[in-house]
Order: sequence, then C-alpha cells, then structure tokens
Amino acid sequence: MSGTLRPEEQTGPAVVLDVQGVHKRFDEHPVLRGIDLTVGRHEVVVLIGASGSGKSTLLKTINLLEQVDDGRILLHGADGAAEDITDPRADADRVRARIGVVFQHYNLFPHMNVLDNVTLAARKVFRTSRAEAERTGLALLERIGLGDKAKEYPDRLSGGQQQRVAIARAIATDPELLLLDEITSALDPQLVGEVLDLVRELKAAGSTIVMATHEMSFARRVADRVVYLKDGVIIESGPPQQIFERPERAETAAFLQRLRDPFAE
Ligand SMILES: Nc1ncnc2c1ncn2[C@@H]1O[C@H](COP(=O)(O)OP(=O)(O)OP(=O)(O)O)[C@@H](O)[C@H]1O
Repeated sequence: MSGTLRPEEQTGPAVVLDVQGVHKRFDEHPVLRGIDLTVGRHEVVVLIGASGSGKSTLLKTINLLEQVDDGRILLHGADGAAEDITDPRADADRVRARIGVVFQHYNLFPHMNVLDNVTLAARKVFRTSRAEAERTGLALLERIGLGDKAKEYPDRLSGGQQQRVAIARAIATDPELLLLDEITSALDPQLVGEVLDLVRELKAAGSTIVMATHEMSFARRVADRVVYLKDGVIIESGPPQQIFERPERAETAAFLQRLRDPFAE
C-alpha cells in the first residue's frame, strides 16, 4: 500500500473502467438509461448534471452499492485482465478493495482516531501488519498536511480536514480507481479549496478518478473529460474546453446557462 500519492508507473492497460449499456430503475422509474463510459488509466472524468440526473447512482453501480438492471461494468486490472464486476458471481468485497470511494459526508468512524481510520482497510482487508500500515498511513497523513492530527478523533477536525482524511483513507490501499461523490458539497465554502487542492494533487500523481460534482469551476480545472448527464443519459462528453466554452449539444448549453442564470427561461 505504499504507492499512494506517488506517480503510478506509466505501464499497464490503457483502460481501467468500462461501463457498457448500464440501465438502472428504481420502482420502475428509469434512473440510468444506457450508460456507456470508458475511463482510461490516469484519467480524471467529472460527471456533471442536474440534481437527480443519476450521477450518484452511476457511481454506486460501479462500487456495487447498487445492482445494474441491464448492461455490465468491466474493471481492468494492472495485469490487463478484465473482470465483469456486475457478474453476480463477482466477489463484492474484493471488487470494493480495488476501488476507493469518498462520499459527500465523510463517514469516518467516530470512535477511531485519524490514523486508525486511514489504516483500517490495510489491516483488516489486506492483512498488512499494524506497524507497516501505520508507517504508510503516517507518511500519507504527513503528505496531506495532517501528520499532527494522527491521534485526534474525527470530531476534533474541521469538515475540510475530515474530508481530506476520508480521501487519505480511500487511497491508503492504492486503489486502481477512485470514486468521489460530491465530496465538497457538505463543506463551508472556505473549506472547499483545501479538498479540491488534494484532488488536484491526486490527479498530478496519476490517480484514475471518476467524480460527481456541482462545482463547475473545479470540473473545469481538474477534469480531463467532463460528462454531462441528463435524466440518466449521457448527453455530451468531452474536454472541459468543449463542454464549458463550445458545447456541441443545445441541452448542454442550456444546462450551463441555467447554472449561470437560474431564472433564465
Ligand atoms: N435507493 C433509491 N430508491 C429510489 N429512488 C432512488 C434511489 N436512489 C436514487 N433514487 C432516485 O434516482 C434519481 C437519481 O438520483 P441520483 O442520486 O443518482 O442523482 P444525482 O444526479 O446524483 O443527484 P444529486 O446531484 O442531487 O446528488 C433521483 O430521482 C432519485 O430520487
């Protein structure tokens, strides 16, 4: 688990994640309607779209928190082998160990100090010795500027610090893919920057990330590719310059215009 925040090797398969024709319904209400999305190694893909467009649900299907109704999701390992993680025979715990996830609410374990939160998965899932897990966990906390908080309990940290610890926890086991779901939306505006800076650092270090956000300025700065989702369909996908400056689809332009002027017709 030592490679966190270090640049990944530039070898390995070009594709990490391949979402193919995914459909998801809740109570007969279609929420994802044929999603195709390929994510390359070291790529940062940012999902944007109105509330209820299906961003979180898509991330949850990738993390197997929700089952797909149709379609499949392939995860490509560093050895090039592709696994259909939506196959009912797939081992969900093993799949989740390959994918780091951070949600809107930090979900740190309140009864554990920061270092124990960060090292838990390494110790329990990967059976790393406590000494080694703590060495790596401390180095990671130092790296994100929270080394002095290792023995603190989460409720003694600011929201921004807690969210940075949640990110440290998610990357502590060197996941092949990182899913970030609205990780700044519960934060006071002045705390957003420190979390976004950390995501930029992860990107610079070569992480592969799929994130959902309402922060358009951040999507613009961090994304390799922005994906605009509307009513469970990908309307347009492209580099930030395309999406934000010259969208090809009228629906994308209308969505962005409404964000700029919520009272526009
Ligand atoms: N467990 C569930 N049961 C029933 N409906 C659900 C469930 N989870 C999500 N939905 C519905 O699916 C739709 C998409 O929700 P989702 O959370 O994926 O959207 P979102 O784009 O992430 O929205 P937001 O930006 O507000 O987080 C919504 O209409 C929501 O009410």
